Amino acid sequence: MGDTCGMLFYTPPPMIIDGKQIAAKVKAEVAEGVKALKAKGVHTGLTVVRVGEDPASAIYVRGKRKDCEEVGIHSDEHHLPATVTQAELLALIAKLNADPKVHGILVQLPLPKHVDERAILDAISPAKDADGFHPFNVGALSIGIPGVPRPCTPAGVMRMLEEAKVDPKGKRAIVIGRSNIVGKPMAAMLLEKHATVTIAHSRTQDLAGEVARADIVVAAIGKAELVKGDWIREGAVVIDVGMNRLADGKLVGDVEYAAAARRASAITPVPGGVGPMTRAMLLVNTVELARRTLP
Ligand SMILES: Nc1nc(=O)c2c([nH]1)NC[C@@H]1CN(c3ccc(C(=O)N[C@@H](CCC(=O)O)C(=O)O)cc3)C=[N+]21
Repeated sequence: MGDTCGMLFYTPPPMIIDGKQIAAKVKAEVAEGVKALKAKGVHTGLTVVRVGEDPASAIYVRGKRKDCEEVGIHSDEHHLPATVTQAELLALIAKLNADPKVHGILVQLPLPKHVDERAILDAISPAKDADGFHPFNVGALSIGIPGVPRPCTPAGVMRMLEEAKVDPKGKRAIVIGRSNIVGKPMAAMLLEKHATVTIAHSRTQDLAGEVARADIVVAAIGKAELVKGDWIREGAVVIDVGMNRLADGKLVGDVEYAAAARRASAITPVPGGVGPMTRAMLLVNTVELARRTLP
């Protein structure tokens, strides 16, 4: 221990927020909920609609159905050809909306270009909206109506913060990315927990400077390692929503992980971070939608 000077600036390694582990805990809770409903005669069911032959969608949907099986949720899949018309899709959704065995509906995105994605998502009954993407549920989040489904990725991030004992109250949080499925609902949820929230995006003037002020950084841009480790404030909590497949097949996040981990107090890995939590929260939404059908 000769280098006492170095020790003055020693920072402990960060807590790795393990998404797989927290997802396992969430799934055990869901399994309990599913069982309790079954005892009351309600068999929780999720229906996934998949369109076309996108290989990634096929893999994701298979994963979601396996998750359902693990927690006792009945899952169905409607696989339609890429040539399906908008009217046919809307007719299927109307049928699922009317089917009492279907508690949650998920239309796997992206949809083929000739289909109006917004019109499809709007057609899903808000009471069966497993993704929390319907405008009614988006509005409910925005004005704080409780008991409605919330977008799975930001809901998963909030659960990760809770498990890591990170209270956003009064902290500076920055959300990088402003998508309807992650960035905007993420900002709303952090605000609800009393963070001071900044939303940064591709036109933000000084991203490095904005990130450097933040106690909580949520990166949801979709560009491999765009957030540099040396932007991270000493002791900040870093949540990496990104999943970018490199040419060599490696999966990396939106944050330069190793360099960020040298400054962060807690950080999520990719893979094994937010991804598994997104999947787990879909199960939470589904069982909650089923519970809401009880008298
Ligand atoms: N209506 C709809 N809802 C969605 O929630 C939705 C969607 N459409 N379309 C596609 C995206 C993508 N998505 C993922 C969630 C978790 C992982 C996941 O668990 N990833 C693993 C890594 C898997 C790997 O190695 O490739 C992880 O991060 O550890 C991946 C992808 C949900 N999506």
